[in-house]
Amino acid sequence: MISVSEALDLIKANTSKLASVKIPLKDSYGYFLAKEVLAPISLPSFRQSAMDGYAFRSGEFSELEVIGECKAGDVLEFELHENQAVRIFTGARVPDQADTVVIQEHVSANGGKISIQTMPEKSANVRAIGEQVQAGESVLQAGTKINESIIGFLAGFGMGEVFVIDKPRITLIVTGNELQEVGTTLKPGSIYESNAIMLESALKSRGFDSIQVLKVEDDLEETKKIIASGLKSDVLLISGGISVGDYDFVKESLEYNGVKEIFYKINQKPGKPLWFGKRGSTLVFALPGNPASSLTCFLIYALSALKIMSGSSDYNLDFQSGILSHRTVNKFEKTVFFLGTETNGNIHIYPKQASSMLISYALGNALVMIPHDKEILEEGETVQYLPINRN
Ligand SMILES: Nc1nc2c(c(=O)[nH]1)N[C@H]1C(S)=C(S)[C@@H](COP(=O)(O)OP(=O)(O)OC[C@H]3O[C@@H](n4cnc5c(N)ncnc54)[C@H](O)[C@@H]3O)O[C@H]1N2
Ligand code: MOO
Repeated sequence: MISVSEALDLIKANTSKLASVKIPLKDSYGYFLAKEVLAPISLPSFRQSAMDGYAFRSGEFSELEVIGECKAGDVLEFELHENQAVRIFTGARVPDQADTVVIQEHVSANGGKISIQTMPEKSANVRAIGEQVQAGESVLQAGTKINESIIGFLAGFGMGEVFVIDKPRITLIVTGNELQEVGTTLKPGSIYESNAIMLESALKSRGFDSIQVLKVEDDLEETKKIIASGLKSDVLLISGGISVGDYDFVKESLEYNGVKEIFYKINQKPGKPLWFGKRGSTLVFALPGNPASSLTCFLIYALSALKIMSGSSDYNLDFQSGILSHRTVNKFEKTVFFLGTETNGNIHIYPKQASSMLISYALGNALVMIPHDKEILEEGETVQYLPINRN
């Protein structure tokens, strides 16, 4: 069995960035820029008044005649002679002959004349062409994650579309005869299906919206067929049926469909029987069916691959250090992921830890990783944890 770090290394080595695509700017939140952005125009692209007031030529005396008006959106030129000014408003194009704007609070106006009480410096209150960005300037690097500020900034250039790294199309297959939809009456021997709904939410909350969910009973032929259809996606996630029981058909069906195994089984708990493989550029994660095992394998392994495919350079797990508030035992001789809470750097681990249970996942905010060779951990020891369920 391989270790956690060997599994992560194999996933990284077998995962590549997807192709670049042009998408509408309004839909680009959370994508990664595929190319450096060069400013297509200068910002501002014309001289703008920064204030409501009067535009004039610097060097004038303080008594000026107002010969016209410029509001935002107007394109007006005025022949400005000595002692003349133009009424102007914030955002309006400053007529070519004017170089300075005095704010109206510094002026007393009387009919068609103004008297400037506080003379501004030359160029005051005029936004120069390109003072934010010059046309052709490099403004954002390839690989930048698009957020709301970047969307606003790019909209300022009039860019309706943007080149990004595509996001993976994902198929999620859930296996098991015993699984019943939430909201139905539970039949004897059945359980409610929780992995699809959980993993779909985990994907969507991280911006992976292209998800097809398929369900299959424990039947070899049906499993082969549904996997064949799921392999059309960029990433196939399968829940359950990957262990060694007589009704676990996933491994055989993946092999039948020509998916090459890269690894099977990791020396960890929960999540030992994770299977990872590849056909063409499609990645396959066959996650163990136990709910805590499925979620752990998703968070530690599948998510790293999804981030790499989307163009993120920030795909390494964000482990933090915390201090154990009580003694803890790892009797498994495996890397163990325990659920707990982290408060001000102190870690409390919950008593109920099992692959089949989600209670501690639901209550916790930290996935604590205990190394395979660490049996006893004393109160006060430093442990590594992954923040979870934080937003
Ligand atoms: N003889 C052995 N048996 C098992 C081994 C082993 O090494 N030798 N490994 C155990 C470990 S560890 C795990 S983890 C599980 C993995 O089993 P599968 O991936 O084949 O999953 P299933 O058998 O289909 O289901 C396991 C468990 O989880 C429940 N389940 C499945 N899917 C869902 C779902 N969508 N929502 C909620 N619950 C689900 C299912 O009812 C089972 O209770 O194998 C061990 N066995
Ligand atoms: O590895 Mo399993 O996920 O421990 O129950």
